[in-house]
Amino acid sequence: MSKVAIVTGSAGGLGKGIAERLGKDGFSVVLHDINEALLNETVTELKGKNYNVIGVKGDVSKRDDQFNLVKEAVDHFGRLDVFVNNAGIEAVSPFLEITEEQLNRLFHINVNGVVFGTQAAANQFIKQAGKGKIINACSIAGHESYEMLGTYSATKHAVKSFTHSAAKELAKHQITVNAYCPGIAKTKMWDRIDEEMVKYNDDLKPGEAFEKFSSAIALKRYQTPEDVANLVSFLASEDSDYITGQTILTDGGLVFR
Ligand SMILES: NC(=O)c1ccc[n+]([C@@H]2O[C@H](COP(=O)([O-])OP(=O)(O)OC[C@H]3O[C@@H](n4cnc5c(N)ncnc54)[C@H](O)[C@@H]3O)[C@@H](O)[C@H]2O)c1
Ligand SMILES: CC(=O)[C@H](C)O
Repeated sequence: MSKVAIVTGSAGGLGKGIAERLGKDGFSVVLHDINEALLNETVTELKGKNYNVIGVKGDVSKRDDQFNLVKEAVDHFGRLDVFVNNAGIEAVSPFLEITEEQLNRLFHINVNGVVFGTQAAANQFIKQAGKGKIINACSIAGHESYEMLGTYSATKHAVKSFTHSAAKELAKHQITVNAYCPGIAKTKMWDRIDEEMVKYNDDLKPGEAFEKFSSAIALKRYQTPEDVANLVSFLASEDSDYITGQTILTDGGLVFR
């Protein structure tokens, strides 16, 4: 029986790249997203490449949706081995303009989502007599706090903290909890960040915020979903069995820790 992985927010962007890579690694993969139309498209595309995948629609910020996601995975594939808490959203604004709505929205999805996903996956791993891997989307913004990305950076620092505490508590069940921390990847998320940054700075033209951030990368190229998936593939494999509670940077040399 092949191993089973869930990847949240995998209809597009980094999640889609991770789902495809885990499919290539031999996992049966449950794709999950709030965007049902895009999710169906991606599931059809990956099935067309002969990967063993299904799609489940849901919202990571809703605890019931996360438990339902794990149930659907187990009903369909019989077990669960890896849960990737990938879904996340961004917000761009000066610190003095951060609103209650922005704080609630970002924390609900980026932080509550990771907590609920971890709880749902860990409960299933424990039912299966332990062992399992939880892999969270952190960011360079979980190591540095960026101007205009204050709320987003705070949520990623919280992801780092929950990665540490969950790793400590779940180790007794042989469950590992780690996080990948990407740098600057050209997904829809960065298209939106770039667009918003232009609105707040008359000197910036479209594309320039992305270029400005990318120009500081030591390896001199922006990140692809495949770069991120390489790390997640390792964290999902037995080669990472002795690693837990780590938030690992994959950023081409941008933040040095
Ligand atoms: N793109 C980057 O440069 C970058 C850098 C560091 C970290 N990250 C992190 O990587 C993850 C993926 O980022 P991305 O660039 O692929 O983003 P993206 O916006 O391109 O894709 C995110 C996916 O998540 C889905 N999603 C959003 N809210 C959801 C919800 N409530 N429930 C379920 N699905 C939901 C979206 O529909 C979308 O398909 C995020 O957690 C992000 O913070 C991205
Ligand atoms: C979007 C993200 O996490 C970094 C700032 O690129």
